[in-house]
Amino acid sequence: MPHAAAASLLPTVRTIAHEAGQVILRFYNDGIDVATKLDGSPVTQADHAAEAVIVPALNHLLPGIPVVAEEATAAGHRPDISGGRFWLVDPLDGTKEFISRNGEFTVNIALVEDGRPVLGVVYAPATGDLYAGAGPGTAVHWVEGRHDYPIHVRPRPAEGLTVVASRSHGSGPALETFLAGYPVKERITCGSSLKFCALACGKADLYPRFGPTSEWDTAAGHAVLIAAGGRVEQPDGSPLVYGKADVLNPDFVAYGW
Ligand SMILES: Nc1ncnc2c1ncn2[C@@H]1O[C@H](COP(=O)(O)O)[C@@H](OP(=O)(O)O)[C@H]1O
Ligand SMILES: [Mg+2]
Repeated sequence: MPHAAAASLLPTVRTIAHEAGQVILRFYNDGIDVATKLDGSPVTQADHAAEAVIVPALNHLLPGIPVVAEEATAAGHRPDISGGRFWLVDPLDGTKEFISRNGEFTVNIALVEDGRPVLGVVYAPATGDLYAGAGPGTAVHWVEGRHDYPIHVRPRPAEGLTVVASRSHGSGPALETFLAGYPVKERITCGSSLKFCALACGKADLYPRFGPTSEWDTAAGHAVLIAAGGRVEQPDGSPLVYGKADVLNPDFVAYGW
């Protein structure tokens, strides 16, 4: 799919993410019912309700293109993605942030083609921030009630890098070994895929992730970062690709330059 074709889907995908976010906010404002997934991670009714908004809407937008979504996968449903084009959906990334009520949770929708994320929308309903992109030069930041603002990564700062890391999941010694090779000015923490958006907005420079994530955690933020001029690679420089059988990512590093 040419960049222009992916970009033409963006307005609808943004609307879908926004609608899912409003559903999540109802749960957020009314109280949270926490259950436990098979893997022991917390899940809420909000995850399920948001996914129930997103999946049928994507099926309607692109009939026949499979949707790999977090809650359906957890329930054992895995569509056939051998066609090379599929959606990756995390209806509520940053469940721990949702439960701790710090606002750093997001709705994530990405379109993958031949292993690469070609479109991404990341929406943080509690703050009203939405990030979207579909190909180089198309990244925007929208805040509830405002216009779109084009966003771009910043040049690598001479005075040292701002590194962004998970608020809830530590990366351990591998992260420290990696960072020893860089001039680090400051470290900030942030929940969910908003770390990619911090790079895409030019607020941070480096997001190394040495620890488990699933493909739906990263694909939308990855697409936004590419659209803003950044990149995501494995630590050895090979690309981070999507469509792996176990839906799990290897370690990766997101760069804002
Ligand atoms: N042991 C593990 N296995 C798989 N994914 C994990 C994990 N520990 C954390 N994650 C992923 O990290 C995401 C949160 O990232 P962060 O800490 O950067 O906010 C979680 O998303 P969910 O909150 O959607 O479950 C989860 O998918
Ligand atoms: Mg997630």
